[in-house]
Amino acid sequence: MDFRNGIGLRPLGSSAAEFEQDLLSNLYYRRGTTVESASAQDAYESLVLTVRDRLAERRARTTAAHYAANPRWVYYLSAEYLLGRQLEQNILYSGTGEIATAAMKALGVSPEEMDELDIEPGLGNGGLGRLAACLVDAMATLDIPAIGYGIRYDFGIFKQTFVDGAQVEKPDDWTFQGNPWEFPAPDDRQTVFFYGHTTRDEAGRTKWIPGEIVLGEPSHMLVPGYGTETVNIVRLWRARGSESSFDLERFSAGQYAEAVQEAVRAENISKVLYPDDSTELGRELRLKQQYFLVSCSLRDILRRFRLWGGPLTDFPAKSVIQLNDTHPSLAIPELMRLLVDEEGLGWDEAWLLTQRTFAYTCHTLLPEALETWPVALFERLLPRHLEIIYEINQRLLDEVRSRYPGDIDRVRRMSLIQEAPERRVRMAHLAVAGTSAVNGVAELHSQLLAETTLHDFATMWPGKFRNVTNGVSPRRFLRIANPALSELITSALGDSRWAGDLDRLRGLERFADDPAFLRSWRDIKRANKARLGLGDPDALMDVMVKRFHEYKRQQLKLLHVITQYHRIKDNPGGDHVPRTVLFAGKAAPAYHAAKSIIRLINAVAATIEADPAVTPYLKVVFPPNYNVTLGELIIPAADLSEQISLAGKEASGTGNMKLALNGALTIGTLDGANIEIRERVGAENFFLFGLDTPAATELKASGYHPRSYYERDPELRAALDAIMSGAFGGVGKEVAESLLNWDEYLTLADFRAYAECQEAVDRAWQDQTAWTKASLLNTARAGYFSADRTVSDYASTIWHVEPVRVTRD
Ligand SMILES: [N-]=[N+]=N[C@]1([C@H](N)O)O[C@H](CO)[C@@H](O)[C@H](O)[C@H]1O
Repeated sequence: MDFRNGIGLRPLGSSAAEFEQDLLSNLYYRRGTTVESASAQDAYESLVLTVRDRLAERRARTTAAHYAANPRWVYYLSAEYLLGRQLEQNILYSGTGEIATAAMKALGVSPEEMDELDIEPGLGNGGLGRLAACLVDAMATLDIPAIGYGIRYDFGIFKQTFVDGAQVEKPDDWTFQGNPWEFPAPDDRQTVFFYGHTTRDEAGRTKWIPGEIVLGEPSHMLVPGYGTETVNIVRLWRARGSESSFDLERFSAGQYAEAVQEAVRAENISKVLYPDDSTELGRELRLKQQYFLVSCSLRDILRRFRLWGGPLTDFPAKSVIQLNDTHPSLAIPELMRLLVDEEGLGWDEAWLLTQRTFAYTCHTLLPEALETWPVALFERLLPRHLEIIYEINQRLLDEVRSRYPGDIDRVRRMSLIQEAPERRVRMAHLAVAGTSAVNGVAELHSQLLAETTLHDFATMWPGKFRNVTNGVSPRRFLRIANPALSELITSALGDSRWAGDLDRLRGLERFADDPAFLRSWRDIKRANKARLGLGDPDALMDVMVKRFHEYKRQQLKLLHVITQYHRIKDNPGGDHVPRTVLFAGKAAPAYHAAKSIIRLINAVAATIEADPAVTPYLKVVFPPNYNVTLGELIIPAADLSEQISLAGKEASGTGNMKLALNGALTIGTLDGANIEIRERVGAENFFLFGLDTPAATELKASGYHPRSYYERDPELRAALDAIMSGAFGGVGKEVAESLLNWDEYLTLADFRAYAECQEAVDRAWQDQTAWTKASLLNTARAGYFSADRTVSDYASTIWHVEPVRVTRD
């Protein structure tokens, strides 16, 4: 395949007529139907192919440019990608908005109808998965040659439904109708080994004799850049049985299940996404998924490297591999295995190449989220990798011993192997040892990583540790999600360059005291609330959207809602600020405490909804199945953004950035990226409350007695007593008891400060001009939280890569 002379194909037309012609030809020749008999699905898929072809054309030119430049590539390894719906984005990025709308009209279908048919690949749990999607979008927008590698799960994050207010999970068969956006590439399949044992040949070289062989088949989706010609890809691997995995003999003998057993076993590896966010489940299949991802991806990366034919010593110069958390950290011993066992390099040389190739992003501080795997499982599943991990550990601890003679406690703390109560491999330690850069995802998080979780490593290798604060795609979360506000911003700034250069939003500051502009700003927010249709658009829309976890403290928000309910009941004619409180988010299926909170929220919502004395002032809504698409509808409608995690627990948060970018004011703690949001939008445009990290640590260390807060705070007592008395449909007692007896995340300790801060919110809301000004300033000063800034930070401080421009012809 000669990349040099591009494609030599007649370029696709950019006129409405040419687009319509291509749409019709896709309908006739690729869908095999006619305009008269076409279904909406036919129209949708033909439209997708017509848009996709225009991006594929740019992809071909991108490939040619990258081949010619022979650059250093960024390979982003992530077990999760929350890409969201593709149609509206790809129409925007291909600049086909007008001609596509005209063609749809001609075909008699509406953009909304087509969007409804557009699937959302739910291949992720929450922030980490969406961050991966925002970053690959920004890499393409900044013309950085990059590939995102992931797993093509057959079933994505479960669909959330409510039965009697309780979360019930339904499987997410996202490709039931097929996925017209992907390009299967079975010819690039890779072979993956599992189980078995190792042997040494006479040259002392190690050979892995596998017990199971699985095939990895890739398909890729296009990742176009915004306002540029670059089109990168995400390549997702699907597990398949080998050609001989179907046992015809058994089938002929009527043993149908046995006949397909091996194939099913193989396919199970990429069957479903593990639905846990910020907690590890430690299932064997999960470790198989992780190794499957890294083995397929590294072989594909080496295959690509060989296309240029440089010596292996050039590998790090041509490839930087970013590990999105520890989920793909097996890539480190896997590259060592490929370099030492298959390529015959010496250990030291291979280790240097490996360290120079990899970088690791840590996304959490929660001990229960830091992955560790039983040594016994490694012995069975990945025997060669355990040997390599032992060797890495040996050499690491030799260095520790030489740097800190006699400090056996440090040796025990830093070892890649946890010895007791069970021998387990510490994946975060492996990730730190095997990389040249380790970063946290917000300043406080990176600081706490170096001061606590990874302190010994930060002391020994200070140069490795840095911060890269998260960011979000301004295209998806403002330009696409909030078209009305985007138009107002474009008209104010004179052009739409802000979408590719978000610091330009600063230009909005000059409208902060412009009554007419503020009115337009406020009207758009109101219209977005009306569009959402979940409450009175004139009420304050108070939004808490994120995965359910006790450290995020949805329970604190709920205690305050119950307090508001009591205040309204106690003073029905009072001057209460009407509020719609919107909760949304999923809980991991096995996370019972989080599911109890969900059930109690729905019970409280039902109680309030049934009380006419309260409904004029307070409404609680909980739309099910929160995902990227629902986020794009809710975020533009938010007035108040709830970021109330216990300080020191939320690594960064990214919903906080999306909400501030859309003009919501944040009520929050000094946690994660809240701190940087407050610094940039101005403390006066942020509602701060609660313990900071040192105070929280101090309170816990000095002995925290949640019940004492209950006893001395009448409103808090009333709220907890109401729950325990069964006032809300008799549910939630376990939530109240856990808070009174345990309250790991200091919910009761922060309650009063939170309630007082919410009173400040009510007072501020009553001055709509001042509120709208603060809302505008949040947007104007949110430029820093663009994923483009995040990627340029990674590119300049960790990846050391240069953009490669792709020309139009
Ligand atoms: N796993 N994980 N970590 C998280 C999120 N839960 O996905 O990563 C996100 C992306 O870095 C962070 O914003 C968030 O604080 C953190 O908890």
